[in-house]
Amino acid sequence: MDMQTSFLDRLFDSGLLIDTGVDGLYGRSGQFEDVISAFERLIDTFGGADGAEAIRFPPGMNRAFFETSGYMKSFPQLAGTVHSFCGNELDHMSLLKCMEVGDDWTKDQQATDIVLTPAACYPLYPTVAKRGAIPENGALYDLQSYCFRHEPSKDPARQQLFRMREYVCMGSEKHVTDFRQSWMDRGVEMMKAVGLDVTIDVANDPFFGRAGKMLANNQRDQNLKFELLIPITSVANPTACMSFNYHQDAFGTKWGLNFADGRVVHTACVGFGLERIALALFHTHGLDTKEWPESVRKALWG
Ligand SMILES: Nc1ncnc2c1ncn2[C@@H]1O[C@H](COP(=O)(O)OP(=O)(O)OP(=O)(O)O)[C@@H](O)[C@H]1O
Ligand SMILES: [Zn+2]
Repeated sequence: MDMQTSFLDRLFDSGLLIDTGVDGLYGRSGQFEDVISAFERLIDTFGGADGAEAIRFPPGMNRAFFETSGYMKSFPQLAGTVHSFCGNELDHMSLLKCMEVGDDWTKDQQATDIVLTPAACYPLYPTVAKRGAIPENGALYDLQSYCFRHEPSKDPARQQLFRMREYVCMGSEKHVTDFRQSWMDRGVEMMKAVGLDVTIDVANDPFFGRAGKMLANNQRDQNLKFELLIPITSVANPTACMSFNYHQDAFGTKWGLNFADGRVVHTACVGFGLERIALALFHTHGLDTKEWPESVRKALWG
């Protein structure tokens, strides 16, 4: 049995994660959720004084905005769309017949106006663009959402529905790159406070296909994405638990995010993978929070 499977089994056995029969789709126990809540409060203590505007979107977003985002160009393999039955009574009868005989009943489902959110910040850009100009001294947002990615796996750190806490910064190049650097420093400090071993490294997104390879190389060469890595299922291949992304003016241009005089804003976002951080804590300190080192418990629960 490989390392990933055995950690997942231990999580199931302890009840921290609850098997649903689908890889990457799990229930969470009260104890697991307590860790996520405590870690989010720790995030608040580090970021709270920055004056970010808190916004919570549900885990589905406007399909039109999703289309504009270009997600299907870069990550078609990860997207999840919401489809529904939109037929009449006759269609309903053939649907039930289809299910009864074990045929594919999903092929007549119609696309709705909703797509599952792939990253917490996706619904934000069109929302902010609609409000008008960005102030000269920038804008800062605090987001959290369940996100969907179609990447079924036995690795408990790679789920299909997981939560991302994000800060998103808009403003001048200097403003948003300073923001990103300050969160890289804070990320290291926070993880140290909860007894986790971290490294930071340059990274790239899993862009689809042969053309995607070029996008990935470009992202890497320009240092547009960094990740904070913590060993969960492997010491040799630690898991990305935070990411620090600088989009240059790409999102500003795409969404029409401008200063009052028309200059396009730059954007950056910092994401915490909340399940991965909880899993790193359980992996490092054991499956029972009562047994965790006193300093770690103090950092999380005071
Ligand atoms: N499938 C997943 N399950 C759990 N957490 C995830 C998953 N994908 C991403 N995350 C978390 O969300 C954060 C922000 O997402 P981001 O798009 O930067 O991830 P990513 O670079 O695609 O991750 P990976 O390279 O591991 O697939 C990641 O740093 C990670 O902590
Ligand atoms: Zn983001």
